[in-house]
Amino acid sequence: MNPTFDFRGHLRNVVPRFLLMDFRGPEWQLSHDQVVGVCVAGFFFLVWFFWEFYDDRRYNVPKGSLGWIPFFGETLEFARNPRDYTARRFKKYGPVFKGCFLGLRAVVSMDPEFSQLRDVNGAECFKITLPRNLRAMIGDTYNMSAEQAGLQKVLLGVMQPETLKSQIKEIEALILAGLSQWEGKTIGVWRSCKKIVLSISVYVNLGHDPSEKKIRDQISKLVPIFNEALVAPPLYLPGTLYYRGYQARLKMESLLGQMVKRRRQSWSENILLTSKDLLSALLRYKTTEGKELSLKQITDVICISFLGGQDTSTAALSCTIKELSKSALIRKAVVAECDAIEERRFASTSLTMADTRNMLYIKKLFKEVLRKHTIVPFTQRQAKEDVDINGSLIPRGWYAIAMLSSINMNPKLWTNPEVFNPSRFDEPQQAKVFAPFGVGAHMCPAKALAELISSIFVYHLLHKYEWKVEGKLVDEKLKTGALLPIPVPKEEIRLLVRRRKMIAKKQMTPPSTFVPTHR
Ligand code: HEM
Repeated sequence: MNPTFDFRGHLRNVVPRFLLMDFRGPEWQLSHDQVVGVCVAGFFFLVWFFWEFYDDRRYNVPKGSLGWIPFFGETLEFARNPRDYTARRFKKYGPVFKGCFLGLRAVVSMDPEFSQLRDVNGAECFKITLPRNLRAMIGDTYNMSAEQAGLQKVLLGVMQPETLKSQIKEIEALILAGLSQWEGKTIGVWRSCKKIVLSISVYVNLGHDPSEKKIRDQISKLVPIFNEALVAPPLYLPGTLYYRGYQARLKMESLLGQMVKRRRQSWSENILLTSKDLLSALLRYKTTEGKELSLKQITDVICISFLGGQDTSTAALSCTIKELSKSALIRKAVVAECDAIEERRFASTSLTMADTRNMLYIKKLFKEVLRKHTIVPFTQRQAKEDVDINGSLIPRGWYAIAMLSSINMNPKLWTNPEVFNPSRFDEPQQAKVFAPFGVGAHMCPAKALAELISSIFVYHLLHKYEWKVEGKLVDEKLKTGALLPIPVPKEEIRLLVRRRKMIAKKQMTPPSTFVPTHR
């Protein structure tokens, strides 16, 4: 090779022309030595790449396959149907195995103990890694910052049963208002449930001060646009879903800015201190350095709350309606419980927390929906260092994926897992086996709220209304987002809803154990 060859100068010349696809001129013609040099460098690069990519051979990681195609690995097979994928791998390798998805190497587990140990004992060795496009949308205040634990306490405080006690009346009113829109009409289940869930999320996050109604209405319109963008390809070009979502986030920030200013200027200290909504709680929050949160940080947390609560709760309600539509026996048991509670309440005032505590069968129904449909099918964490979980090594940088959907359908843990049977929850479940809201540091802060929404919704739907399914009861597909995939019906399930003809009220208690037969 010519020792005086100016390699940098050559690059400066050829790179811009390469980008313009201009391959004319003698500089593109490589000498024999140069061709050999490029081939040798390419060979060493490939050896290094495969060595790095398949470096698990150097460690004692669980058995499995990273796929033959570097980067893609087993992505297609996993994305097509995560449950089938894990079932096949389970047969071959057991409950813990390795895989590779879009270049991310992971240890996948269907063992309930694994996810418990990962999130409880090893929590500080793992982090939640969000893709860059998602971080641009929801920011990194919640998941990335040192404030995560403090902010999670704020969310927990807003959504804990004690706080919800004083909000149950409004939550019930919002559900009743939503359901009254269904009366005498054919409705699309997903869309109609989503409206109800959105109204409750807006109330829980932003409160119900009448003077802020206009701003809240504007934010309500932006939330669905923002949420859709989170599952869209990250193309920041005018007209794309991602672009519209990002613009919605910016508008939301400016509207929240108006609310923050109003509250700080015109709300008395007492109102700000006693308000139960998330925005007020964030305004009261002091960071570890004793500072107030900035508007961007407040928007980040409100956005993550909207994101966490929308599709999850909608999917739970939609799957509940589907299961109730399938089984007359389960419907009858729920109606019996509603009628019995209603009789005791004399249908006078709003529901109380004590009333919801008596909704024992409805609670089991909710749990069974969360088991059979696993609203959040899997959760991921990235190892900050080499971590050993029960003898399975997760090397630094690898992901640990807990397949909640496979745990929930494991015949060794559940009798007849394919059968929808709320009475299986007559016996208390071990938290280790059944954890639909996760465990440990990143457990869902809205468990109590999600349960409350479901209980009140099912109670009023079955006590006041009857319905007929128009068309088919379609199955769900996973709406894969950048964060959590959610089961969404393949097409809208349509219901014709009418007021229930009040039959003579009978004191009936639901049967304690039965295996329903589907109609
Ligand atoms: C049926 C309804 C719901 C289910 C099944 C559910 C499930 C979950 C699960 C499994 C996680 C943990 C994810 C992980 O470990 O990576 C989670 C996290 C979260 N959920 Fe929920 N959720 C529901 C409703 C809600 C609602 C209504 C809200 C808010 C209003 C909410 C807000 C959040 C937030 C903010 C997180 C992140 C917690 C953290 O990373 O510290 N969820 N949820």
